[in-house]
Amino acid sequence: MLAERMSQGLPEDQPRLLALLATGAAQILDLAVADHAAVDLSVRLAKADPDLGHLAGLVNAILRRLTRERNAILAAGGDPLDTNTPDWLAARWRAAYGEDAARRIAAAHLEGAAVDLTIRADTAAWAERVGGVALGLGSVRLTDVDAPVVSLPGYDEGAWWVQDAAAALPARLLGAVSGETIADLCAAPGGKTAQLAAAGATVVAVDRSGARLDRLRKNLQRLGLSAEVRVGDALALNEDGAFDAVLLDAPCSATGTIRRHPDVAWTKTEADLGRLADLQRRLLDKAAALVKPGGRLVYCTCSLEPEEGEAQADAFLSRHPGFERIPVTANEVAGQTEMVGRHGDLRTLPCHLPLLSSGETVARRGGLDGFFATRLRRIA
Ligand SMILES: C[S@@+](CC[C@H](N)C(=O)[O-])C[C@H]1O[C@@H](n2cnc3c(N)ncnc32)[C@H](O)[C@@H]1O
Repeated sequence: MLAERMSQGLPEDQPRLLALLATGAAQILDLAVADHAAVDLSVRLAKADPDLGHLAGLVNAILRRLTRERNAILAAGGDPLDTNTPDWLAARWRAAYGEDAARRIAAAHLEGAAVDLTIRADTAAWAERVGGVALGLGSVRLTDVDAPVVSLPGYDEGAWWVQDAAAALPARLLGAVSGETIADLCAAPGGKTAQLAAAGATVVAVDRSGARLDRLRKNLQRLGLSAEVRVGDALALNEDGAFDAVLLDAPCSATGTIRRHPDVAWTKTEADLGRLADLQRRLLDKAAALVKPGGRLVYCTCSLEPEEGEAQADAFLSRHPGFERIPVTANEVAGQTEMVGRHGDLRTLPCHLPLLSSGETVARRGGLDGFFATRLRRIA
């Protein structure tokens, strides 16, 4: 779009010029910045840069042209799968989910994310108190996405915590956990640890990041919950068969969270996937060893990439004949069977759960984080 408006195209040897023009264009086309302020800022930045000073007039001309042509540019739009998605991700989502779903995923990324709460008890009553819609999935979606959550009723007393509705599903797949001892591997900042502790489990929360575990401790403290918190590499755990259940929320490409972290689409590369899939495989094998016979293992990632989800689960079952899948039922996803994938694994997409309402109350945003989860049982 910028290149089309420059007679000689974008100069390839001026990356800072491109960054400056792209920033100015985003302010003019997408953000609520006054035109004159956007143009003026970019021109001043160009003048202040010894390599770009002589191009300040060009910056001024191009950005002013954008302000004049804004309506035509926005009307021309284009499908976000073509205009707002790296080619390699668009190709993967087409292959994994089909053309239509890939387009809906890319469109959902432009909508932004809702704010969902996981409620400790009495979801319907809290939905009313905080001004939200009770999703059948067990979470409450706030109707006002801009509400400062710390000032909502129930924050100080720890009645709920912020957690995307999809992110809350994997821990629920463990079912009744009261009285069980559960290893939460890769636990920080602790949304799933809180769910398990609130449901009455004794939780061993392991993460290799001390800083993220500090957040987990603070979160649990506000909620009046406790867990045994361990800083360290989950791969080094040496307690084979000690746990009734293991939850492994493995590190991943996080392409399921692009609605809230748009940078993920542009900073991750295909090479990251191979490295992460290898770590996930090793963590899964460790998790399997920790589960006692008859116990359950839930593996999940906030990724849209099959290598980090479906393929990882299939490969695990080939390596571990002593485990079987326990398929997710329609009831567990409030009848939204589009969230149950091949073989009964959980597969949520950002385009699932479009706008919702309950009576008079309408949530301003639909959608979910993209999550994968498989539930396994150790049979031998
Ligand atoms: C997806 S996040 C976990 C989110 C968390 N389960 C929650 O619900 O709030 C992944 C976590 O894995 C941790 N991690 C990565 N590799 C690890 C390893 N080898 N052992 C333990 N933790 C690890 C990271 O520090 C990060 O906190």
